[in-house]
Amino acid sequence: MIELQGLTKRYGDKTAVDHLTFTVRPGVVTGFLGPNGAGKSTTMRMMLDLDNPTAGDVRIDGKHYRDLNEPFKYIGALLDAKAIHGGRTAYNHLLCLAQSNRIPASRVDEVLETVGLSSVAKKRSKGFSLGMGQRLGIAGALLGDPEILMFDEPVNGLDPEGIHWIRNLMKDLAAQGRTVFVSSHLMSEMALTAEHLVVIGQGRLLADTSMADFIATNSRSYVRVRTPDPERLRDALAAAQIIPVVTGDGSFEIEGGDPARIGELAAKHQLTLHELSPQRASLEEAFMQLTADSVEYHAGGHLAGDPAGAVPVTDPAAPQWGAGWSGGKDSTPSTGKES
Ligand SMILES: Nc1ncnc2c1ncn2[C@@H]1O[C@H](COP(=O)(O)OP(=O)(O)OP(=O)(O)O)[C@@H](O)[C@H]1O
Repeated sequence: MIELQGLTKRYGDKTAVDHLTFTVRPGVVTGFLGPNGAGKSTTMRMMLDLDNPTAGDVRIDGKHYRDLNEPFKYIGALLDAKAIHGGRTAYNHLLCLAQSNRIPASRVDEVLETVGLSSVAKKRSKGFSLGMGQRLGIAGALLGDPEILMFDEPVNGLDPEGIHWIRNLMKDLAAQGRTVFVSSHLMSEMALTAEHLVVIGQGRLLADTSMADFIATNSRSYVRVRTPDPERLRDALAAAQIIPVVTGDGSFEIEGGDPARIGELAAKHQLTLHELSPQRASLEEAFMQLTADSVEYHAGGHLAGDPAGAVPVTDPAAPQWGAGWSGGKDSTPSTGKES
């Protein structure tokens, strides 16, 4: 378990992390979500005692990180600290970590196997692809067999196979009863991975909720209807106590409507329909709406609240890999724990 109490970090005038209080519990993947610059990495660094808080406190299983006897055995992390020595082989990199943390060398082969790098164990990591580097960083995090794991944007820049692998690994680790805390700036990724969500914007806590509640609250569903005879459709709907919202392009949106019922109603009144489609606002859109006021740098165009941003219903979680994957940071892998 990780407990944050009033955690705050200021850099001069800039408040990067602003009185964060929340708890990361074991047995589930907790997603740590926020737009670029929200303070995720800074928070994670303070959790690992790599940065000093200006105020507040982080406890790992009730203790400060610095008071943990063998921290590697409590908490493993994949951060963004570019600290892997590229001249070392994967095996030697992990062996150095193991030796400096009093972990048996036999564990190196185990974690290489877990992350699928056994066949390249004797290769220097500077020749590794981004995905292999991420796997090596994750192997480092797993080395001490810790109960708590922390991953900062672990899927950034990975191909679909790598993303799928990391997602399943995180879920498996949580299913083993471990505490898994993973940051992302993409709601669509979290929707597929996390059971619990902590959302921050400009360092402040915006939401601390189960994924199921977030979906229930934010995935507005409605039916879009278009007809060449809107007056008659409106009357027919009104007679059935259905009040549509008329949009700018003349189509109707019926909040929580049942497409079958609306289609049958139209047929009964011999009304021609040009569209009858169930829609669901995407979770990505809900996230953007939640954080709209706290995004540091806006691109042109609208951020949220625009019905045009809704997506047709295919999958409630609306995974949109590739779309919008912007890789906001250099993902050079590291455990961030090398001395
Ligand atoms: N060493 C530093 N000195 C000054 N400002 C900093 C420092 N580190 C971070 N910041 C600022 O603190 C804020 C939070 O940064 P942080 O990297 O924690 O955000 P993030 O949520 O991890 O974002 P990203 O997804 O872009 O990495 C940003 O405005 C950043 O510019």
